[in-house]
Order: sequence, then C-alpha cells, then structure tokens
Amino acid sequence: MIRVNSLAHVYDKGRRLKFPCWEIGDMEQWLLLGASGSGKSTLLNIISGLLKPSQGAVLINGTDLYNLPVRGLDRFRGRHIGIIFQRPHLIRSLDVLDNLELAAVMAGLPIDHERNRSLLADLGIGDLAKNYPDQLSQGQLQRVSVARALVNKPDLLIADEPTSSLDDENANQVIKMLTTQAKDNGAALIIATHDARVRDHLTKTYLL
Ligand SMILES: Nc1ncnc2c1ncn2[C@@H]1O[C@H](COP(=O)(O)OP(=O)(O)OP(=O)(O)O)[C@@H](O)[C@H]1O
Repeated sequence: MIRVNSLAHVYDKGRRLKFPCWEIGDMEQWLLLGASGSGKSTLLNIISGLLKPSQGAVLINGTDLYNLPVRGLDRFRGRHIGIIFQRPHLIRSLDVLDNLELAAVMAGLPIDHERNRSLLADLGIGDLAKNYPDQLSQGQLQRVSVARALVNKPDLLIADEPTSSLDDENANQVIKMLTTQAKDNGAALIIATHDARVRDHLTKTYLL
C-alpha cells in the first residue's frame, strides 16, 4: 500500500504545487492525469524518492521514504520501486542482460539470472540479451526499460509519459505490456500521461 499525505512542493522562486492525498492499494493500476505543468513529473519524482517534498510524507508499506537516511532511501527505492523514464537511461557500455543485473547490484540484491532471462523472454526480447543499447530500436529499448524496472520485483511500477511519441498501434502495445507486466509481477502501476488514448485502458484516475 502506498500513501501520499498532505504533499506540497515549492521549487526555487516557483509557485506552490499542492497534491491531494492518494492511497494506492496492492496491485492497483492508476492513471495520473493533469495538464502540462500541473506537477505530474514532480509528484512522480517525490513518490519515487528522488525529490524531497517541501511538505508532507510518502509511505510505502508503512515506510516513510523521507525519514530514511540517503543511502537507505536509494536502496529502498531500488528494491520497491521500478521506474520507466520517458527516455531509457541504459548504460551504453553494458549489454542488455548486464544492464538488468546492474539494477539488482545497485539495490544490494543477488543477481537472479533465470528471472532476468525470463523477463526478457516475456517482453519478447529474449534474443537481444547480449546486444548493446545502441543496437536496439526505440521500441526495444523501451521494453528493456520495463524489464529493468521489474528486475527487483518492485511493489510499484511507475511510467512517465510512456506513449507520447508513439503511433496508435505502438501506444496500445505499450499500455498492454505495462498493465500485464505489473499484474504478472504483483506490482501496483502508475502511468502519468496526457495521452487521451491511454485513458480507456485504466479505470482509476488521480487528477492534478
Ligand atoms: N527543477 C525545477 N525547477 C523549477 N521549477 C520547476 C522544476 N521542475 C518543474 N518546475 C515547475 O513546476 C511546475 C510543474 O512541473 P512538472 O514538470 O512537474 O509538470 P508536468 O505536469 O509533469 O508537466 P508536463 O506534462 O509538461 O511534463 C511547472 O510550473 C514547472 O515549470
């Protein structure tokens, strides 16, 4: 269970961004909607433990993220939250499988070769395990990002604008992939978007 309480954030010289309370149950799937500039990325960064809010708390399974020491927070994030950024931030000098393994190492977890291979197979890129990021298409890179986000069996999977640059067919495929993978891996899901095509796929909505 994830709970967001009385959150607000003020950037230097910026206006005050306020976020309504939010409870996300185990394996629930949510859309985070809001106009450009409403604070979607800010909220995702706060929930992910990447941006300390000016006010309020984020509780993940009872742990108050911003009460953790910095190192503890990094480790907690690596173990409990999988993030799919708008652009895949893969390490270019590592092949796909090594990129996945690095996610486990960074979180202080043992490497599970079998799980990593089967994640790639589930995402239809099992044959690309030994390829390097610059040998992959954008769609394949996005699949690697999803696999990497799932490596450590997170409680929460977060995707920020995953479909904004895709045509209808690919947008549909990506949403299906995210909802299915979250479900199969026992994770809750948040998709931030202002893409109207995504709205029919998820019923729970948090509006900014
Ligand atoms: N690092 C920053 N420093 C100062 N102001 C920022 C920073 N990041 C975001 N802002 C401001 O905070 C507000 C919310 O930005 P945010 O990126 O969270 O919105 P968003 O809903 O994700 O927008 P979009 O849909 O366009 O990506 C905007 O007014 C933005 O200019």
